[in-house]
Amino acid sequence: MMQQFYPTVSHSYCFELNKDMHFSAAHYIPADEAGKCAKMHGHTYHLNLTIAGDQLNDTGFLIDFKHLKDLVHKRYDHSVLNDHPEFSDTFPTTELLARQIHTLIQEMLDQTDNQPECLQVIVRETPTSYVIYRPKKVPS
Ligand SMILES: Nc1nc2c(c(=O)[nH]1)N=C([C@H](O)[C@H](O)COP(=O)(O)OP(=O)(O)OP(=O)(O)O)CN2
Ligand SMILES: [Zn+2]
Repeated sequence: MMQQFYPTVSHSYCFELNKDMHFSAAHYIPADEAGKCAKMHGHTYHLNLTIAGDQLNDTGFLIDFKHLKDLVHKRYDHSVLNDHPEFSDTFPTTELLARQIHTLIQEMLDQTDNQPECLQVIVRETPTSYVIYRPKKVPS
């Protein structure tokens, strides 16, 4: 279960938040390599997000847990991932979905005053398959 698996990401922030969630979606990977996954099928995707920062907002949150779930759910729950514009030129693989969820979350975090950072996104597609996405540090 995702709830029992938390790979750590090293950082020097004071606060770290983790949010688990899941959503249901269908997808297909129209590539010869994908075999049976070329046909439309569904998953209950399990996610774990790691968000960190040094500053809290006025409420004392890095970010409201609910905002994180709402953002992902409103976009992907009970949808066909291939239908989303971000997958119009690519296939909704677990890897690309993890990276896309990172983009979605970080864009929201960038609009907050306290500026937390999404350090890690884990997407579990099946009981035996998951991907970890960690953004590269941009040298300052
Ligand atoms: N690197 C990736 N490989 C595969 C992806 C992917 O997103 N990234 N996706 C698929 C399929 O979508 C499939 O739904 C998941 O595949 P798999 O883990 O092989 O599912 P099984 O239940 O058949 O696996 P078991 O080993 O029998 O548990 C395929 N590959
Ligand atoms: Zn699949």
